[in-house]
Amino acid sequence: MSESNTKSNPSIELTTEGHVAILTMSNPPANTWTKDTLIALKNTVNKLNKNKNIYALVLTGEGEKFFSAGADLNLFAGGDKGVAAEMSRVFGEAFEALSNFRGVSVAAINGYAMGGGLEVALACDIRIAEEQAQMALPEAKVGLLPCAGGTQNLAWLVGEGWAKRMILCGERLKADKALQIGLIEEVVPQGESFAAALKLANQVADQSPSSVAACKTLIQKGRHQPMASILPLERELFVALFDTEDQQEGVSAFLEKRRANWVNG
Ligand SMILES: C/C=C/C(=O)SCCNC(=O)CCNC(=O)[C@H](O)C(C)(C)COP(=O)(O)OP(=O)(O)OC[C@H]1O[C@@H](n2cnc3c(N)ncnc32)[C@H](O)[C@@H]1OP(=O)(O)O
Repeated sequence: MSESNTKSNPSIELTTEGHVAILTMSNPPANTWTKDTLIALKNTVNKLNKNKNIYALVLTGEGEKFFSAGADLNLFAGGDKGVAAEMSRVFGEAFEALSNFRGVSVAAINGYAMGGGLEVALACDIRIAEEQAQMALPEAKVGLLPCAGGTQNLAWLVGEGWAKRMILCGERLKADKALQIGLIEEVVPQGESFAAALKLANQVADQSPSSVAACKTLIQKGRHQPMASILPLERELFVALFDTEDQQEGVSAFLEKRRANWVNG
């Protein structure tokens, strides 16, 4: 059961279970993004990064129908460029904070994940979707474009061809197709994404948080830098782990045939 339950903002609920933080996008009816919810997400993730007891997070949507339908389109009805600039800035800051979360982030896609609602899942490390969930980046249908990392993250994950089908042709995918193309890593029955995501997030607690953070940095940097610059960094971070208590603890625990007690540092 939850160890704590604080509302960091009316639209992003934070609870914790052991070493896992649970973030619920809660903005009925479609869990859409507003400036306030995006700022709340950024602040919540930044706060979690400072909490040494948190190793993983699960992100899900309130209710049964929507993970998130993306930006609240009411905000763009006035054609205001200032609003567009402000929203793209807060989208970028929030999802960048999520990408840079020190631990492992798992999206439990419990329904529609559309536009910025799919982009937030793309900013997570792992995606688990329910069989009835549908995913799309339909921004072009409403005269917009995915400005929260979607054009890059989707193409990176599924390749340019499928990214173009989804973004340029507006193709909406069901969970089984999303699994087939590598957009998500697992499909589960309706109502089971949260439990599956929590189970995976709990597995992270068996891993050294210091190792996880270093490995995530390497994998993410590898997207943007040539292997020739990442391989020296891989060796550097391997050696740097020997400055952490977690390294000592991990090897000692193995040799002493006991469970490791990580300190996250
Ligand atoms: C950088 C980021 C940019 C963006 O994210 S742009 C936004 C991209 N997202 C979209 O374009 C998705 C828009 N929504 C839809 O296409 C549909 O929804 C669905 C296909 C996901 C589901 O359709 P159905 O089952 O018919 O539900 P419903 O009646 O459309 O939605 C329930 C209520 O939710 C509101 N709603 C849904 N999405 C949004 C949204 N993105 N912004 C504002 N409101 C939204 C609706 O209007 C409605 O409300 P009411 O019950 O009052 O009629």
